Amino acid sequence: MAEKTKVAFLGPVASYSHQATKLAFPDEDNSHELIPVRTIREVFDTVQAGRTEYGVVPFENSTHGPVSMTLDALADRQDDLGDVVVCGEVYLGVHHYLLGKGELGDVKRVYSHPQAFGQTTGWLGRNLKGVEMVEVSSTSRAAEMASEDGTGGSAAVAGEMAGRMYGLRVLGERIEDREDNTTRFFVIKRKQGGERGEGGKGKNLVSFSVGSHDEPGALAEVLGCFKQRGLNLTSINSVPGLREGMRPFEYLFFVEFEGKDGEEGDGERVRGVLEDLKEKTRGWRYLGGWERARR
Ligand SMILES: O=C(O)C(=O)Cc1ccccc1
Repeated sequence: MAEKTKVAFLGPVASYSHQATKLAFPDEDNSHELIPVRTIREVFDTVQAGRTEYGVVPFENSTHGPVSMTLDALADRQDDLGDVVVCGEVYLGVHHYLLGKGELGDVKRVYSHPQAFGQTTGWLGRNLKGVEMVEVSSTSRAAEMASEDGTGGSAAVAGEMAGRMYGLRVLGERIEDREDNTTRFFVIKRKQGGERGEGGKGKNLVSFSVGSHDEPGALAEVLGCFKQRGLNLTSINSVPGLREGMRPFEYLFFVEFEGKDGEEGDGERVRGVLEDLKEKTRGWRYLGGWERARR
């Protein structure tokens, strides 16, 4: 039998990342092996080391915004993830549940991923005011921890699937702040060479830092290059740079933009803007190009 394609995701099984991974790698012919790891950083490390061909990580949520652990990994501050690029995206509608072993009134502690807490602030504020909220590595890990507490005092904010997997009762259903709550995940892989500067296949991601903080318009000038070349931006984020040579409060920027190779003039525009980045930034990196997915 042919070797299976391995894909790492934030586990344990039944996390939202697991669901997104199954969407991105549907297993009709049993050709994928999905491998749970403990943290988002570990998904990146696993792909960089070549232990799996692909990884799936949450990037941004429609209610709570960017996923900081993913941006931290993409910032690659220790320069040890230089071969990882984004090669795909997948959207997942996310409905949260409060899951436990006892009754709602028994809950003294709630476990979840910080993103899930951020997407359920309304319901938690109304129903569990003053209760301790404990951040853990994933929602499925939260469900597992709630299931391990024999007293019934622990609950988790997680998906329905995690509740079934760990034998928990539903104490609150569809508790997300917004019904249209959606997370966009990135598929990552090891770069094969050639991606850099070749332009993307629909969307592209770059990171860069700008020079002086004392000159007005350093960032505006870089963003202006995308505008001048008619390239639409689809996301913009920033994190403290903390890279070699960067001072406190100097930021690393992430810009995602549309541009598709092969289409009339587009590949050239993408290549052109990467040339602009070379010239106008203090440092930059091409973090991948991929086919856009529909929401
Ligand atoms: O913890 C999980 O299940 C994840 O995959 C991260 C996450 C958390 C909340 C919404 C979407 C993804």
